[in-house]
Amino acid sequence: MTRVALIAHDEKKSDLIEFAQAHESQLREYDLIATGTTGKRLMEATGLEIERKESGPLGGDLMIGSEVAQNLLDGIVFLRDPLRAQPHEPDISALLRICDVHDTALATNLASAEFLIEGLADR
Ligand SMILES: O=C(CO)COP(=O)(O)O
Repeated sequence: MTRVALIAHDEKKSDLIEFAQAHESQLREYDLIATGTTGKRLMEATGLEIERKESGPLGGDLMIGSEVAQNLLDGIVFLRDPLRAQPHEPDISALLRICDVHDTALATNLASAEFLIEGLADR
């Protein structure tokens, strides 16, 4: 089963919700995980079932990074806020790094997220 992680910083959560709504029928076919608040907001706004990890600042990025390290994930959409510093920047960097280590598909903006979701559909 295709397994996908969805994450967004606060300023980007509405973008991710719109993205998930636009691709809801495709995403419904996948195992979905998310950081805590992102997962809560997505489930409120869509009919998707999502396994919620901790909130990002409390270790959620690291929990998702752990799945990447175990090669459990097929793709990650992580809409970061490029204009604000985050208190858990080291955790965010660790997640991005481990995606590169394991060659896991990672989209950090909407344009690349569209490619990622198309790519998953074609598999
Ligand atoms: O901070 C985050 C990713 O770095 C996201 O965490 P939340 O989904 O809990 O807001």
